Amino acid sequence: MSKDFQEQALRYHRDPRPGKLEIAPTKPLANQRDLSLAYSPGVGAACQAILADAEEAARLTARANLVAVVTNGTAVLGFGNIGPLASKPVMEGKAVLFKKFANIDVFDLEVEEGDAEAFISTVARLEPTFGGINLEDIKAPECFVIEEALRERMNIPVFHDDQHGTAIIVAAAVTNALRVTGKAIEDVRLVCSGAGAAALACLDLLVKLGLPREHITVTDIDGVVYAGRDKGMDRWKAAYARETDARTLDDVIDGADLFLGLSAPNVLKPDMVRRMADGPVIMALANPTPEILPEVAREVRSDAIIATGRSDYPNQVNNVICFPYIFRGALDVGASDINDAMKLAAVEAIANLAMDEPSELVTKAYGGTESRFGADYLIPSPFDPRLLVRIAPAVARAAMNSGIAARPINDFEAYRQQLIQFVYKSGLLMKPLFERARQSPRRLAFAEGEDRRVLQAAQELVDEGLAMPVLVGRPSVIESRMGELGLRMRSGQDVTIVDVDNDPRFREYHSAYQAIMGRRGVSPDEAKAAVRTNGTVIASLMVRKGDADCMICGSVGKFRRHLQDVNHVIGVAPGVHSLATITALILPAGTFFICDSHASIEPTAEELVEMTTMAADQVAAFGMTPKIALVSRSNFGTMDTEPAQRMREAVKRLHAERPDLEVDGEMHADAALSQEIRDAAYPDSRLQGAANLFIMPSVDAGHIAYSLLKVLGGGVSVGPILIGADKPAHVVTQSITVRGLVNMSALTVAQTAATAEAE
Ligand SMILES: NC(=O)C1=CN([C@@H]2O[C@H](COP(=O)(O)OP(=O)(O)OC[C@H]3O[C@@H](n4cnc5c(N)ncnc54)[C@H](OP(=O)(O)O)[C@@H]3O)[C@@H](O)[C@H]2O)C=CC1
Ligand SMILES: CC(=O)C(=O)O
Ligand SMILES: [Mg+2]
Repeated sequence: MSKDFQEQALRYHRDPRPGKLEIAPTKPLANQRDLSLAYSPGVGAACQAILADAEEAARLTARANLVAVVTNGTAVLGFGNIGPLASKPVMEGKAVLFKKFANIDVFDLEVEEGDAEAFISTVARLEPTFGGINLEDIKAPECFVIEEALRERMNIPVFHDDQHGTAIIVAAAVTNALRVTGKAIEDVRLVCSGAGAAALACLDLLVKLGLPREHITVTDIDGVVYAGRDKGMDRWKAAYARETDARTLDDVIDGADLFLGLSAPNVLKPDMVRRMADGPVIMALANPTPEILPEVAREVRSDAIIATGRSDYPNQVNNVICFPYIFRGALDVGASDINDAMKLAAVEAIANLAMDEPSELVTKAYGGTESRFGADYLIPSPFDPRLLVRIAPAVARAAMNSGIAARPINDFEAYRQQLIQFVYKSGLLMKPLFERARQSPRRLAFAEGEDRRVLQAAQELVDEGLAMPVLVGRPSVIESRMGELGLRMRSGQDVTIVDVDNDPRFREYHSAYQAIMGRRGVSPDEAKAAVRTNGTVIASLMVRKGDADCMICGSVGKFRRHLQDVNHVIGVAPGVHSLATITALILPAGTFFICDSHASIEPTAEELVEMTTMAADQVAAFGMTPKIALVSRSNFGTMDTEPAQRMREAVKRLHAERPDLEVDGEMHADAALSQEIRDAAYPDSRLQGAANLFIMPSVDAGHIAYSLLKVLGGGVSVGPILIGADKPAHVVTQSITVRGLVNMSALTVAQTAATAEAE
């Protein structure tokens, strides 16, 4: 970890308030009445209901969705026994991952207790509080005793993440690695470095999947685990002891098909890798430094399939791909345990998700080829939005089939839809676009390269490998602001500065601009001045001439002026009549899109049809199915105003021209959101459920709806996203934040990469 990254990590944890999570009420507490319902006397009714029927706790309290992440701090990541207090950032980290990926609430509990028995009785007493227990970073062999005893004593799922979360993801990755190499699990020879919590649980699960125990050789800090060894042995290790004279990892690695590392940094040497079997699989999973770095292994064996626990290499084998989702499935059916059937269901769901041909929507969202199954894509990325939707139902079903579900699910399709809703409610919307951008960063020109927010966003883009920023502005101003802001990117290496006062390409740009604008009342002198002073004109010309791949403007100055410049220089795509925008609003109630809040003043019926189809494509690019409502003051013909007629006409044309789209109108906005309200007015609508894309009759209506929702809804917005331009260009608004710029940049780069691939 570089010093700079360490500082960033500390700042992330410290500001704007210490730590990574808080507790938030889920019920109104605004007045006396709320208070008397929430607390005394109303709370008494809830207590008595639970007293009469314990199952009521799942309906009247947060218990059924509440997990304890419990540790004693004895095996924290690869740091070892650093104690409970120093482990708290990791436990808060697990808590926020539970929340973010699976909407599970967590209390992190760091317990000062080294004695296994005392720890067991402390945790066992917590059963009334929690729906599940996630044991974390407890060292072997105590972790085995602790988990076994708690599973026995408690009637809720108890799951040691480092054992089983790791085992599940390792088993999925091994299953798929063998699919790639064509080897059968019965023939695999495995050498394992590490004989702790994670390693032994992985081996147990691989044996359940068919790997012969006699094909496994385990090594630990004292070398090979052999029959008759005394030093550092316990009964769990002894289960893998081999009759052998070999004593070191170096002695046993020859001809191994699979190396599993869950131990310590750099224990696997290049010379050992050289002696492994053909097509060796190397899972070097110690965190944060693996048993061997992928580039070192690759140097000696080009035929190796390599995985690590880290996010900066392909094939991240990390238990984050498992624990949020296995608990989601278990909690949703009120499972009393997480048993083998549930673990195997999770293995299969993860392995198959990577194998699956991505759906059309997901391919669009990820932009094409990168998520194809193969040696560098054995398991899904931790940000794959499908993980929740695939793993949780598989686990829930397995719990039901094994008879340990107190609250079985009747309608799995409805459950799946509920999970999909959550994925798109949680801000996961941008994730596929970030992944896509990271895979093929492009030259992204910023028209306002001197703007402080642009500079901070550029630094983030460089740090994250999302884009190669091109900053239009005065180099001296940019450099001095970078210094003031403490930014580290280097001009000429990480970013390119286009000097507005002196760039050799401007002569050529000037003629190009004059040719475009000559008949629009712009004189040659005015054209020359524009190319020297107007960053949006310069950035647009760069994209048009291929000197940049895409652009963003608008952080300073009026939106319409920027839009006009982009319209003149870049123009509309073939067959498109006018530019429009779509804005995504990520609200607690879900993700919704508004079209058009910024560009198209009063679209004609023809423009509405065009906007709707382009907006539907953009929604699909986020991996969502567009469900479209043309909204109006009129509800299915109740009014005959001019805007109502335009919307009606557009719907008629859309039904004729694009029968594949789920679109209807004209309708009230509440009817668009509620099937019930819609059915009361017009039960035959083509729209089913709630709309997520709202086509507006005018920019006024669009902008008002957007700004009201943004403020009152407490959401974040992404956009405006320009649709219909001939090249990837976006005009942001003056109020944009650094985060907003980074989001728009990822979107622009992802769009550019996807377009280039399609061509
Ligand atoms: N990628 C992922 O998802 C996960 C990764 N891990 C990583 O796996 C590692 C182990 O974690 P965990 O099982 O929880 O911890 P444990 O403390 O339970 O086990 C550690 C094991 O590694 C062995 N070991 C330590 N140093 C060496 C060495 N130099 N050579 C060979 N073996 C060694 C220990 O040997 P001995 O028994 O002799 O003490 C012990 O068997 C950590 O780096 C952790 O970050 C863990 C969970 C998930
Ligand atoms: C990933 C994890 O749980 C660990 O390294 O301990
Ligand atoms: Mg852990």
